[in-house]
Amino acid sequence: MSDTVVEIENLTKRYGEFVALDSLSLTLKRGDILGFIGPNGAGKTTTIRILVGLTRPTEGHAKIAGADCVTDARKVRQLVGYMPDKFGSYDNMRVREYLDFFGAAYAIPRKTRRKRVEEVLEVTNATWMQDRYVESLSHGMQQRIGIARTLLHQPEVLILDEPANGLDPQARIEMREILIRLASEGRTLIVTSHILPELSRICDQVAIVASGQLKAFGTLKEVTGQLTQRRTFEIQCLNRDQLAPVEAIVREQMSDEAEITTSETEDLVRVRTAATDEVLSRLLNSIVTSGAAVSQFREVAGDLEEAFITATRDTGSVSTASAVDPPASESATVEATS
Ligand SMILES: Nc1ncnc2c1ncn2[C@@H]1O[C@H](COP(=O)(O)OP(=O)(O)OP(=O)(O)O)[C@@H](O)[C@H]1O
Repeated sequence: MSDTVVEIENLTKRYGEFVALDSLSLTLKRGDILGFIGPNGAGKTTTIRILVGLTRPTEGHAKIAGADCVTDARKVRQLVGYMPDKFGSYDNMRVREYLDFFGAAYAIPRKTRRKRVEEVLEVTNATWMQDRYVESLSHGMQQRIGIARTLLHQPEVLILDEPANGLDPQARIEMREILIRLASEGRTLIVTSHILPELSRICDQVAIVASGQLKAFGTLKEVTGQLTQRRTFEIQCLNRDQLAPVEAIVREQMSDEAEITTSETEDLVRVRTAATDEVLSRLLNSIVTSGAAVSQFREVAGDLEEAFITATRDTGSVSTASAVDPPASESATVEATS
């Protein structure tokens, strides 16, 4: 059986003369978590609406587990669970009743529905909420019930619109754990978010869209590696007294292109630079031989925010990602627009 679960090929949507989606192509495998990002009006919702059978593409096609989103829309609805960014209003409904209601809408027989509701509550760590009224739940709790709802009919693909939006740090961690668990069980996830650092912690694939076009697609490492010419390093000092001497050495050794900032609250010096490993090795050596007490010299993982800014800068012009000149060996695609 093919490992490809989501297959999007030359997907195009025009509203009259306006092109909302322009030849978008990408594939996802079972268990992938795709971070689907783009500025407002980029075409994310349009893509999602096509995937869940709510909008017809003008050209191209999209398939979920081999089922065409237009000609096989009924099957696709069984294969996809979609959580929109708005929860809706469900007055006087307890969580259990709410899930039972949606289970019935998915034609899950009454006999199995109860067990299924228990299962989805368990997967989303929400069993304790089952007797609470939906509208009495906090936003974070409602988000979890929203995910539980999308899982009722055991879909292979989950599409989650801004699941971390408005969540406090603790709720975000829980949400992250739930999403990673769902993917590890073999579901494919498409997650939109404007909270890029959060997204970069869970997604293994990233697609950046702007003006209806796919600007970059690949693993997080590939996309950030291609779009960010500079890397970020942090020099962790043992205490605040070490900050000034370490910063002085960094300023002395690095060229003007380096962006150097000192964080007194974190006791670290941060350097954003395009310097080679040789230059960085010399810097590290200088810091150590100066006797400064540093505990770590570390590279910060791929910066999705910077990649996003680069990919969507001058949206619609040729200058975007083509200026980056991706290495031929990389499998990520970075597309220029004309
Ligand atoms: N029914 C429609 N008729 C005309 N234009 C539309 C229609 N639906 C969407 N559009 C346009 O298509 C473009 C893409 O919209 P879409 O909603 O897909 O963007 P998005 O990436 O989801 O944005 P956001 O992050 O703001 O939700 C926008 O310019 C939007 O105005």
